[in-house]
Order: sequence, then C-alpha cells, then structure tokens
Amino acid sequence: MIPRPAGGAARLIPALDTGDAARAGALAAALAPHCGVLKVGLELFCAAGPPAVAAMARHAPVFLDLKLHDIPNTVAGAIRSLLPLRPAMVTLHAAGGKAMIAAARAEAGKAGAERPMLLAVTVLTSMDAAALAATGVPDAPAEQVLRLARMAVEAGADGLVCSPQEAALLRRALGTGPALVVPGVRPAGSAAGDQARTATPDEAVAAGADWLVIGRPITGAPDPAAAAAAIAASLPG
Ligand SMILES: O=c1ccn([C@@H]2O[C@H](COP(=O)(O)O)[C@@H](O)[C@H]2O)c(=O)[nH]1
Repeated sequence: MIPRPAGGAARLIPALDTGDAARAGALAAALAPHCGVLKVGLELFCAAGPPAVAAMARHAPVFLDLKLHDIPNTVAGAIRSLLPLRPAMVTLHAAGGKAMIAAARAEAGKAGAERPMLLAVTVLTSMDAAALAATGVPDAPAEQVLRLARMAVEAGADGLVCSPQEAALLRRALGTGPALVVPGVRPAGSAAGDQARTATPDEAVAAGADWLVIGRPITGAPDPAAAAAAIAASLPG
C-alpha cells in the first residue's frame, strides 16, 4: 500500500478532471514533478476508461476516485476488475455500509502488499448542512462525517475522504490510523465553485490531512505546473 507522504509536494493530489484523454496526459506530465499522486475521477474514467489509468500511472501513482456505491457483491466485483490497473487508492462511499466496505476490503486484500488503499468518502465536500438535511440527515455535516468515518474504519477502510473542516475532528476521534485524503482545498483567493466546506492548504495540513486533493485551482490556472509548484512549495515539508 502506498506510504503516507512525509510532506511537501508528496502531499499534493491534482484532480485530472477532464474528458479529454490527451489533455489529461499533458496535465499528468506537467504536474507529476510537483505532486505525489494523480487523481483520475469519474469524468476522465467515463470518457477514456482503464487505458487512461494506465497512461496516468506512467507519470505517478494513481488515485482512482470512482466512489463505488452498490451492493457488496457488485462493489467487490468492481474492485476485482480494477485490481489489474494497480491503482494506489480507490474510493467507495461510506454510506454504502459496513458489509459493502468489508466486501471491498476482502477483495482488495487478494492483491497482497501491493493492494490499493481503500478510502471511504464520508459527506461530499460540496454539501452544506442544508444539502445534507435534504437527504434526510438532520445532523451537522461534522457529526455525519464522524459517524460514517467510525463505521467505515471498523469495516476495514484504510482511510477517509472528508473536508478540511472535519480533519481535526477525525484525528482527535480516530487517531493517526486512518489516512485522511482531503478535497475542498482552496488556496487563498481561489474560487470555491461548488465546494461548500473548504479551507486553505495550510489549514488542511494543520488540521491533520495527509493528502490534499486540488483540481480547478491547478487545472484552470494559466500555467497548471506553476500553480501546482507554488502550492507544493507552500506545504510543510
Ligand atoms: O467529497 C469529495 C470527494 C471527492 N471530491 C473530488 O475532488 C476533486 C476536487 O476538485 P476541485 O476542482 O478542487 O473542486 C474533484 O475531482 C471531486 O470529484 C470532492 O471534491 N469532494
């Protein structure tokens, strides 16, 4: 399993959110010197499929952010299908429940020491309290994040995806065991877009994040490599 980053650029995970495989390849080549991991999400995977994962993996370890959420047998089958791609990290929704996460973990374990890190997505960083309440959860996002995080770790998840606003809470409650992978990170002055629960890279690291996922502030910059290099240089080493 991929080791935790010691600091600096290794903490950075640029999100390659594009449906254009050639652009993703160019971004990967430009960004790899300034990051630890490259993220392939739904947009790129739906457009370009497994070959895109193999192409990105030539530049850096790949975080395959597919947010699996289905019955246990189906999610285990999806993990089985993904293992030949040798992703460093794979996401699944914590809301899928204990049995789903345990089934995914059992399947991932068949890859041995080279298995991917399984990350449970708690409450999407785009959701505020009102959006969460509209799904039938009246609690504050932080409470629901903690509830799902405890359950996911008990079921075998190696780490959690949460907003930077819950990272300190999860570290206090769960210690250093689970890896914390944190999107919703915005360098000072950059637009939040559809992200609701955000903080700066410095704040995210201070709160206990291991890895920071940053997409549009990098990929939408006039010079993505320079944007990534500036963020990476600002991270504690
Ligand atoms: O709760 C979540 C889980 C995953 N993401 C993903 O992270 C990036 C963030 O991109 P930005 O452009 O920096 O907003 C994106 O790929 C999401 O799918 C998330 O934002 N929140």
